[in-house]
Amino acid sequence: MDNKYLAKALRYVWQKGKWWLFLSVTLSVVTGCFPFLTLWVSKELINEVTRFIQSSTKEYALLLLLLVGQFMLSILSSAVKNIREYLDKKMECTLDFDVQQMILDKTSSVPVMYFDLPDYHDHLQRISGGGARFLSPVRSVIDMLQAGISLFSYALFLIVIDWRLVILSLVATIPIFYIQAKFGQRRYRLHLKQSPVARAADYYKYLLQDRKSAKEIRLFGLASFFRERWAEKFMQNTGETLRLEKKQQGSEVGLEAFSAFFYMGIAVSVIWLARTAKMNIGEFVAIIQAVQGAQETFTRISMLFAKLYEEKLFIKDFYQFFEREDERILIAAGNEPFPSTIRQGITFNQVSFRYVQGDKEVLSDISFHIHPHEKIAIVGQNGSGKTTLVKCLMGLYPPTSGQIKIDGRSIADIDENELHKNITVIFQDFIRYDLSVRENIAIGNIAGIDDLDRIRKVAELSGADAFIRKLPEGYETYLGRLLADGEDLSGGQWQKVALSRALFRDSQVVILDEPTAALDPIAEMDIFSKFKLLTENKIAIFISHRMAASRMADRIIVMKEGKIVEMGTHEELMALGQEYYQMYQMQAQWFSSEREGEREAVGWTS
Ligand SMILES: Nc1ncnc2c1ncn2[C@@H]1O[C@H](COP(=O)(O)OP(=O)(O)OP(=O)(O)O)[C@@H](O)[C@H]1O
Repeated sequence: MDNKYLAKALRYVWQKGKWWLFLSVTLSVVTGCFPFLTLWVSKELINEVTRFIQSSTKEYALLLLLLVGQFMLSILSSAVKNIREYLDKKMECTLDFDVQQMILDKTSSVPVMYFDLPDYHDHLQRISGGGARFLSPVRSVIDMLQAGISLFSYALFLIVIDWRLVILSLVATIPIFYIQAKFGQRRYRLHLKQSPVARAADYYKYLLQDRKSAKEIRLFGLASFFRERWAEKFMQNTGETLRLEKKQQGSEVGLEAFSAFFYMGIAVSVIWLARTAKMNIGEFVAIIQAVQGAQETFTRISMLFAKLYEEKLFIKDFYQFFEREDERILIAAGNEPFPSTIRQGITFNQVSFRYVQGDKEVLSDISFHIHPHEKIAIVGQNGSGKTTLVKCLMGLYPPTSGQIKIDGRSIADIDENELHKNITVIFQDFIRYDLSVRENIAIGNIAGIDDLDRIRKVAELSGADAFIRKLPEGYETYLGRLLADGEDLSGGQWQKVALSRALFRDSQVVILDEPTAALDPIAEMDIFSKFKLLTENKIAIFISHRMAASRMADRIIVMKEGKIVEMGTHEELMALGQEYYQMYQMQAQWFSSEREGEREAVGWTS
């Protein structure tokens, strides 16, 4: 099963870097032969030096040749090593870019509902590691090939002397192999277990480092509170990692003693062989080196196997992230077009909705119809389900039961891009991008990023143009301070930018989910009346806690605990004297007679 993913990774690396794989394998085969050549040259060299010292002959041509050979081998071996390191780094960068791109493609296209699942975030955290982690198992396989060739050449050398030397050298490394594999598995399991804790530690660290939280951290004196939380999570993971490391190192001490014991046995056997068989000093040294080399290489292969095991699990986890499908989150991929002009309207038919991890219905049996060009206000207490209703209409969260239709066509059947092109929402937590003002408005329709005339026009309509003109570089002024020394806007100014963004999109349905909350009541009323004019030929839905604004709507929907409790015009609902009436009256009291001017401006009449 894991091998299936490893084969997939190998195919992928082959696809991305045929030359890298070819050169890497070739250089590994060459490197694999070096130990044998080095062994042979040093054996001949020692014999030649002995002969040169012991005899009176001045014949040193062969000696020089062998010295040059040894020199060339060490130069060649270091050159091959450095070339491989460079090639690996290059390939790592290529994969890094590609793998990160794959992850970004996935994270920007999964259903929004995935972001509500902690398990999704844990998985994402586990697979982050870039190209290096992806290349690593492929490297391990190639390194194993190289070690295999070296081992084969050592074994060949020893078999010629005595086959039992090969068996003895290999037996000593079997326990090492076992321990490495066992701890590789444990390390990976620990890594799986630790990712939620690591994510929590990252979150506390982020709060202590981010610009947005910097103010509150200081004002509420939260630095040590969050530092302690971060330290607790950090130390929890570090403690577990160190405990496992201690166990592994402890086991390895015992094993090394076992290997050393075997090595002693081998040394005794070689000395015995040297006494019985006729052996010169060069051969004796070469056998010792070959035994040691075979043992080291076999230990290396064991470690590579254990490493590969761990890496295979990573690769499996990586691919499973892309195959991830939560049966609770199955969004039908519709392919029908959005009506070019809405003629019948939008219908909610017995729509109920429950969040994946939630235990109660957030929307319950919602039914209503919006006519073309109608202006709808949705009001209701916090948590009554207003935003959720909008998210369902946008197709971001499919209803648990019931249907939402546009001109009789279920939104589940409409192509997602078409849907988002024709329905624009500005949510209360809209993003304040660290981009220029022009770009911040053009976000509404990125294809028109260079259409400054239209950008200016929508900014005039939303009332943003007046303050944008006063900025140091007008529409090109950079907003934010993360990437450059830009300008800061007030909350209300940001909301005007967001409103411009909605108008710039020019879709058939425009929804404002309280993006005007930071505006003063007069500015908000001004925007709503403009908004009504601007959306004359569109369906407009606005959610606002300011009851006076809802008066401008053709119809008001009152929500309570996930249900529609009242629906009608301002006058009808006031006459009803229930939920809406109470909410309206309660807010009216906030406008004291001392603020009569404001009261009049926002149109309060009880
Ligand atoms: N992603 C989510 N996962 C689980 N529950 C959620 C999620 N988002 C909202 N809820 C819950 O759904 C309920 C309705 O939330 P919603 O945001 O729709 O209310 P709202 O009427 O827009 O509130 P407000 O006026 O405060 O903006 C709340 O109880 C909230 O806790």
